[in-house]
Amino acid sequence: MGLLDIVPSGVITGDDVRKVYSYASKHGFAIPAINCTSSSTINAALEAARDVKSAIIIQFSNGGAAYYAGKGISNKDQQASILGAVAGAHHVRAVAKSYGIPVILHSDHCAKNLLPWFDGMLAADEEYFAKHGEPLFSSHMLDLSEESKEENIEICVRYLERMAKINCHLEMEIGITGGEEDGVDNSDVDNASLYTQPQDILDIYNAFSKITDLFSIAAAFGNVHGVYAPGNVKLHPELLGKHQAYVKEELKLESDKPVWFVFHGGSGSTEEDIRVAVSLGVVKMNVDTDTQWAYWEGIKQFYEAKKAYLQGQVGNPEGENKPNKKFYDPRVWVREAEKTMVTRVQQACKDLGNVERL
Ligand SMILES: O=C(CO)COP(=O)(O)O
Ligand SMILES: O=C[C@H](O)COP(=O)(O)O
Ligand SMILES: [Zn+2]
Ligand SMILES: [Zn+2]
Repeated sequence: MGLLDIVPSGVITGDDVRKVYSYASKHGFAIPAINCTSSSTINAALEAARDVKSAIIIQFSNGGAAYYAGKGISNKDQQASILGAVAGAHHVRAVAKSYGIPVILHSDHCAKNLLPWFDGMLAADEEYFAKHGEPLFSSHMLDLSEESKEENIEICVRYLERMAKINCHLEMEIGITGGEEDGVDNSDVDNASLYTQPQDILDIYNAFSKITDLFSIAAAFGNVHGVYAPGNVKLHPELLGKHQAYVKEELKLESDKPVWFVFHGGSGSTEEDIRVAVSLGVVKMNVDTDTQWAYWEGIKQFYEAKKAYLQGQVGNPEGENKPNKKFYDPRVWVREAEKTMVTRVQQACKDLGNVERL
């Protein structure tokens, strides 16, 4: 039995998301969530997952969504980020089924000052639900980790009540992800806030599970966005095991892994840290920086290999009147970027055990 025996291909929502995360947790694997900023990067992520025969998560950051809409559009009042997220979601919905894999459609970090972005996406979900009986997106992330725990939980609960009505999943963050996100530099936050405490997880679990089980927690265990010099990041994925045990014991639950965890800052992480995190209930791992690099690397390699064909429209080593159109056509060099991105997404799938799961 595999994923396609329990959910359909294409974008999945509600109970199907529940089934996929339960299945992943039970079978000890996780699904990569790839930050996408264009139809090209979305297609590369889908192609990669199809070819390793598993599911994928496509997500848009606030800036990524604005970029999708077009840098020429003003982002006043989050208009470009809302428009781009909706446009990207429709692109994913239009093509996902053709790849024959389950796809979770998600939006990334949303801090308090970006709540108008969240409101805009949620309005689009509600509108889509009224027509189709499901939300446009499978899930969204709220990142109120910079606020107090009480305020974080209170705002999340308010949104979760609204999201539960349309079967939309919520990912929340507690403890701070280091490095940079949405241009906010968290590289010098104090060390303790990079590691979430078991009581925080219990408080969230208690408050959220009264409303729905369609939620996941990005608990900080030293995670950092971006890739830095080796040894710079100290991950403690074993903390996730403490959280699971604490929730199980306090609430007298059957399951050893009652919580669905999300691993932020997947780029540059060791296979061993990823393996431990997944064994302790991580069902989703975000990857952005490494797939950005992979995309660029394809172009870099192409340029280096074909440099003499890329200096003018006409004239190359084969003759001064030879045309170079088939080298500078974006479909040629952007495709090279897609191919190297596909390889990196497949590496993430392998690290997470997300292969041959259909
Ligand atoms: O967590 C992420 C997006 O939310 C991705 O982090 P990286 O860029 O470190 O892979
Ligand atoms: O927050 C982390 C993600 O890598 C998003 O990055 P971004 O805001 O540069 O798109
Ligand atoms: Zn954060
Ligand atoms: Zn993140």
